Amino acid sequence: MSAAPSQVRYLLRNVAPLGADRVDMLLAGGVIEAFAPAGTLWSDGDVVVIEAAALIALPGLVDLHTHLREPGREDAETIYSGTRAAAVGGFTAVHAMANTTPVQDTAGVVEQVWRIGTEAGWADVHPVGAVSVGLEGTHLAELGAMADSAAQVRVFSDDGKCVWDPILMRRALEYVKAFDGVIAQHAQEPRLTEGAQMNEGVVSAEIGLAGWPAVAEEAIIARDVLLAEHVGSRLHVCHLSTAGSVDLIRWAKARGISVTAEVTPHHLILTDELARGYDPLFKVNPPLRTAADVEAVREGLADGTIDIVATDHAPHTREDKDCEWSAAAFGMTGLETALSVVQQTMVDSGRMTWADVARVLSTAPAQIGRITDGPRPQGRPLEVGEPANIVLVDPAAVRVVVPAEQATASGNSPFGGRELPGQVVATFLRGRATVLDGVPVDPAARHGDAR
Ligand SMILES: NC(=O)N[C@@H](CC(=O)O)C(=O)O
Ligand SMILES: [Zn+2]
Ligand SMILES: [Zn+2]
Repeated sequence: MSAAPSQVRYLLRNVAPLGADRVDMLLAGGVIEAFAPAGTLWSDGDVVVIEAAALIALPGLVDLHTHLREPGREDAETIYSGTRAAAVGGFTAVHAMANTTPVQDTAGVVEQVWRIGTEAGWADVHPVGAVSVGLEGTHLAELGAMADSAAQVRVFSDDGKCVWDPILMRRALEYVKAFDGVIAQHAQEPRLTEGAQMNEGVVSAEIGLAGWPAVAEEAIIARDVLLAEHVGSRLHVCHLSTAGSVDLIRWAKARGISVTAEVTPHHLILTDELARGYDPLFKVNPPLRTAADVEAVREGLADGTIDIVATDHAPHTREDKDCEWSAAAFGMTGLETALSVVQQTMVDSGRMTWADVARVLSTAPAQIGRITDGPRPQGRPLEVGEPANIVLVDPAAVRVVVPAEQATASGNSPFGGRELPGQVVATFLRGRATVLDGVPVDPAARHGDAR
């Protein structure tokens, strides 16, 4: 990496860290340089002052589950466009899923993704390594080489596919213990979901689409928490979506099993009723479930059973989405709406505080990905001397989502036309603004005044 360019300094005046008491905060030299009671820090001329009396400061958000599509599907998203969308959503780090072409199953491919992400400069990119060669579920990929590579991979997943073979899953769990890695499982029993198009239930029966039973997710989670207990290793459950899955995680944690779980923003707010219009924007894996499941995942997130919110940002081209339901790809975008959905479902409803939001969208995902220490720490507390990875949110703002105006290269947001609360006003990556006044700031313009 090149030497740090001389950076603009920012004075955030009257800002509320984690929604608590207001302070003045000075960002300089890539870190939080000073913290003082509101109204006591004054600019000395060469500081950009941000009047933040209406804003909340959170640690830069960390996504444990992003699909950036590069290499291979740059027509849907690139590392550049995907991380720009991340910055707009308030993220300063993303974990890039392994289901690219070629698959991220070697040190060479993960290093390439890591390097392109670093050069793009919008957010730290931490490649996820594949568990199996080619995501084929038969041979273990070179996990150790990916861990030892420049990308220092700690999260491994065949996401998009389930690591179904219990022997392979066991070996993977055993292998990653050596470097404190974690296996992130896409829990989907393949035989129980053959040809499945949506959640199995009343709606699937009424509209005649093949259903996907909750037990297909729960059976794998049950097996894997027991395997994790047996092996004494870390398991992470991707995009948990059913009430039964929440119960299983609650049980496993009470038993002392080292398991963490994520829920996506869309599973916190959308239900399978949306499939009635046969609009493939609502086709996703795992499928949107029932209102009772939505209530259960909200409760699980509020009580800490579910550790984090992860976007599962899954961009797809128009050709792959603008077709008949059964032919369409699974997946929806999410980086630019995640924080708003969490605000609406969890904060505005009184179930969580902004400090809780910082935990589920920054601190905890950074801890699971083991990126709180090392060369580019993330998910750190907002304290003097810590890296200035910060997002400023205006919680009183209301916006209508317009997919065509988003920073992602794909238009498959399920929230188009919907009004959502909250707006990311600014994002700082180690003291450099990647978003200002809600607008992305091209990192290529980093020398001199970014505006
Ligand atoms: N979530 C999805 O519906 N799709 C993801 C794969 C995945 O997360 O399982 C994708 O890569 O498109
Ligand atoms: Zn998945
Ligand atoms: Zn995914």
